[in-house]
Amino acid sequence: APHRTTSAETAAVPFRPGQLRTLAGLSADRLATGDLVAAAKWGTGSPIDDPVREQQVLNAVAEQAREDGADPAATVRIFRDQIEANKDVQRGLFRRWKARPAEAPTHRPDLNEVRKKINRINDALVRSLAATGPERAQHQCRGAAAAAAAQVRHERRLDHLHAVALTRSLRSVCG
Ligand SMILES: O=C(O)C(=O)C[C@]1(C(=O)O)C=C[C@@H](O)C=C1
Repeated sequence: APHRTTSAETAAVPFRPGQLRTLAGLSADRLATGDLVAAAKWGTGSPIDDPVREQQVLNAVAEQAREDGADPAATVRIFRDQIEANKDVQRGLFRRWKARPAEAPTHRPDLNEVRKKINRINDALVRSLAATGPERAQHQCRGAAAAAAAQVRHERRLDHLHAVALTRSLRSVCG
């Protein structure tokens, strides 16, 4: 029988760059909490690294991924990057505040309150990972993710520290 081209063979999977833009925006929201966490820890002797809290975050997002229909293993991999990027921001700020004490925060946020905010952003991020599943598997992902990060950097006037961390936070989103 003659081969007929079916629509399934020719129809391109639609690629929605706005979905990755949302994801990059949420990553930037999460990174902005690094400033609050750093201010909460500055001058208290509390270490930037808290492996117990990290494991709680990873367990919670894996569970949330199962509920939302995102791949739990990929979600955990992406959140490891989110956490590393958050620590890069905190370390960068600590360096800055040591070098220029006048720039150090004068108000200390409550770390538990900041973590509640992080939890809410984590939920939104997992939903966004579920929503971007198709985009993240497509070959356009890398270019679109880089463009989304550049757009967020520009719109939010991110400094170098936060811009580099944003790229770091998105390292594993494609593929
Ligand atoms: O909650 C903290 O103490 C943070 O520093 C935030 C965060 C995170 O990104 O979720 C980052 C580093 C810590 O090791 C634990 C968690």
